[in-house]
Amino acid sequence: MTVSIQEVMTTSPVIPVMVINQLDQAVPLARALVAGGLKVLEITLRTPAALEAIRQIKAEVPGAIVGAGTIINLQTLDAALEAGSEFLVSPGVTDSLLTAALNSGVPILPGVVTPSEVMRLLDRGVTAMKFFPADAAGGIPMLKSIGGPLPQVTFCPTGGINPKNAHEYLSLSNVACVGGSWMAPASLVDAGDWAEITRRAAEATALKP
Ligand SMILES: O=C(O)C(=O)C[C@H](O)[C@H](O)COP(=O)(O)O
Repeated sequence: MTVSIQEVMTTSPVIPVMVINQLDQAVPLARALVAGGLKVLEITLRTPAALEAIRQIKAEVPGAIVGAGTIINLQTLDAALEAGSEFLVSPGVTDSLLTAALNSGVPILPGVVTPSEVMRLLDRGVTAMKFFPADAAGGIPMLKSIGGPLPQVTFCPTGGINPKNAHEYLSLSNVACVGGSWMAPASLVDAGDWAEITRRAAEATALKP
């Protein structure tokens, strides 16, 4: 089943950004997040286990919509597609990456910060973007400012989002969802504290303004 970028951005208010250090943590972690209501899961391609984690979660966790993050070039794009990723997220964007991603038919949230980057993507027909690194790049005031001249763009701010500021980000008219790692930090994953991860996921699910 193919998902749309709208489904990726609106199924849950928060997209958990997952770093899988050990493959055997992938499925229990995904189950814990889905149990808390977070169905759209981004697995970052930062670790050797990431691609197999995507395959296993897709096969074993019903209800999960599994995407790949940290897509930085054609190699990572091809690997993510080969693993069956249902959506793609990139920290920034290059022409070759965007062309290949758009041709693949798998939805992508390309990363941007500045109005010029936003305008280049608009020229390619893209209106859904990741705003990264959100807090470091100007956060809420920056998103409000971009929304003035460029209100047709919908963002998923990621980077420095936490339970304290997530609600304010989500209340912006040009923000559909936020991304973040706070539901599944390495400390909880390594401790196998799935109950606490489910609790944090449920709290994140309830954030919708
Ligand atoms: O790996 C990628 O592709 C990224 O773009 C980085 C992640 O989105 C951020 O690392 C999440 O940020 P935190 O919630 O502050 O941990």
